[in-house]
Amino acid sequence: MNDRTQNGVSVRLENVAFSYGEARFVFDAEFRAGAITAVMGASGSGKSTLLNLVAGFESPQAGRVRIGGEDVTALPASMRPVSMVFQENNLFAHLSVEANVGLGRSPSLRLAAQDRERVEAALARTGLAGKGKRLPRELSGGERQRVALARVLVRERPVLLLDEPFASLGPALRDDMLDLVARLQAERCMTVLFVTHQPDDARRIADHVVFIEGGKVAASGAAAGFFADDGPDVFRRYAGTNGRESRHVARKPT
Ligand SMILES: Nc1ncnc2c1ncn2[C@@H]1O[C@H](COP(=O)(O)OP(=O)(O)OP(=O)(O)O)[C@@H](O)[C@H]1O
Repeated sequence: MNDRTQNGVSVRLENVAFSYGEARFVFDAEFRAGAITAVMGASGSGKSTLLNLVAGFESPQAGRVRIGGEDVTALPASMRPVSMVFQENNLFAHLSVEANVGLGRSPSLRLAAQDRERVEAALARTGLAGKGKRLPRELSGGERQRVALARVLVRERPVLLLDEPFASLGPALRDDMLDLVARLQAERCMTVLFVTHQPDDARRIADHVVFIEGGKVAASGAAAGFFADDGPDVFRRYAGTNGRESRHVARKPT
């Protein structure tokens, strides 16, 4: 592990402008190095778009994306120091678990002995020891997301983007997975941007919260203050219209 990884790297969007037709976005935000930031906001507000701009799956029309101070705006996704896990379809259905993880070391799957050791270690670390020969369809939904996290580990990139990765899992399993993410993040000092609709998930693992509304950052701050009764109005309005789970959060002591 190099110094960069140990210290973490910041992620900065400097007046990043982008549009999908009528939907316009201007993001100006800094995500703390070596911390977990929950990215929250109503459906369609632009959370996935923000992650796609950091990952390099979309290119800004104006503004800069910096990772660890370095301008990565012109770098293709494959060159950015970033891994991403989506809600589903993270794995190749026809490849074994170990091959899916091995892709994180070598896209052509030409793996040296040391790479294979890293894959084995990552499978063990994510609770998948002994399951390397299986196909994704022979795993549970939670196990498939563990495979995606094992691949993140072998890639050894300092930034991890999580786009609602556990949204389709039940609450107990979701908590297990969140705790696993928190442990892996702490071990690697990764900078994590975590899109979630669940305030409880954000409270469980996030240090900071960035709230998106209408394609812009409408509020941001430390997680504890964010979910308190005197948190940002814009978040409280959102939470107030988002049902039981959010009201439950509002009642919790901070
Ligand atoms: N590939 C695309 N082409 C055209 N419009 C898009 C595309 N992707 C997203 N949009 C639009 O951009 C807006 C923001 O979408 P985005 O997926 O970033 O929102 P989100 O906050 O992640 O939503 P959700 O919580 O529902 O996942 C939406 O109006 C959406 O319809």
